[in-house]
Amino acid sequence: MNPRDPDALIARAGVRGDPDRDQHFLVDDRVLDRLPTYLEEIDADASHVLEIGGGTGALTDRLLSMGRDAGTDAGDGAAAETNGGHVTVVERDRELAAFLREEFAREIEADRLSVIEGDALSVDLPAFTASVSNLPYGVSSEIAFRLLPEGRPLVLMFQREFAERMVAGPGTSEYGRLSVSTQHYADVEIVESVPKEAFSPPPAVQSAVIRAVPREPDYEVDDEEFFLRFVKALFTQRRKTIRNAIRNTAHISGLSEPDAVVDAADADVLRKRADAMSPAAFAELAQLALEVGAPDRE
Ligand SMILES: C[S@@+](CC[C@H](N)C(=O)[O-])C[C@H]1O[C@@H](n2cnc3c(N)ncnc32)[C@H](O)[C@@H]1O
Repeated sequence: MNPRDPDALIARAGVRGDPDRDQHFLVDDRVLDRLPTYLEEIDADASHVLEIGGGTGALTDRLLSMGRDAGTDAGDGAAAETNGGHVTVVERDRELAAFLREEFAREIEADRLSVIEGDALSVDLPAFTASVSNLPYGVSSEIAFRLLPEGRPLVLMFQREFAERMVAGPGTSEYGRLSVSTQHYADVEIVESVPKEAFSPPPAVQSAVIRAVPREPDYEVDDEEFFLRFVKALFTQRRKTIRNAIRNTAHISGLSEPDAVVDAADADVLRKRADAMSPAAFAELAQLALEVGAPDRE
């Protein structure tokens, strides 16, 4: 079966995307066609794909086609409904959620699609195996950090500048707390830059798609929550040496004994700035801080 036409979906839904509600619908068929392939390339388990922000369903439609064998559709759509994995779509906008339920009534009936109407930051998420989403940019960071700890492959669209910060390495101007926290959970790469014209209405900035492949980090942290809080604290003083940053940010990191950490740490590390520290170097320092710095445990 041919995929549903994105412009026709918008027309049938009778909506105009509202930028104030993070509604920028993908209308470029080539981008829509490519998004599922970024999961297929890594042989990800697509038996239950989660989509955050369904909109008018152009991407939902492509996700429903994943894993379907070509040529098994007898023409009445029956095979299409039994072949392939399950998709769950979360959509906050009541009108769009109602449209998705109507447009995809057959797929819902065949138990291939679930529509959850609600806020992706607070609804219970299903046990998904992977996610492909064109995220609402206003809450993309919060959603990413809801999904990343789940340890599933993710293909996510962000504002390009945000995506560049997620994938950045030490020593670059984009490298920061976002890079370390993201790469704590997964190997991440930008797989595609997407121009504004691919959306209706076009957003103010360029976009990019990242692929996150979950893995264990190549370092150990005993207290993940403290590690991430410590990294956040040190990057608030990214122009200062680590020595000063440890001392100046105890109110953020929760260290009761920041001077004890400075006394115990390696002199070479203390001379560095946060943006020159690899994630593994942060982890080693965080372990030391945990041992001698008496952090508050939340
Ligand atoms: C960028 S659009 C993507 C729509 C569609 N997936 C596409 O690619 O055309 C983001 C969608 O997320 C929805 N949305 C915004 N905030 C949301 C939230 N907090 N939880 C769930 N959906 C949200 C918007 O209504 C909108 O439909």
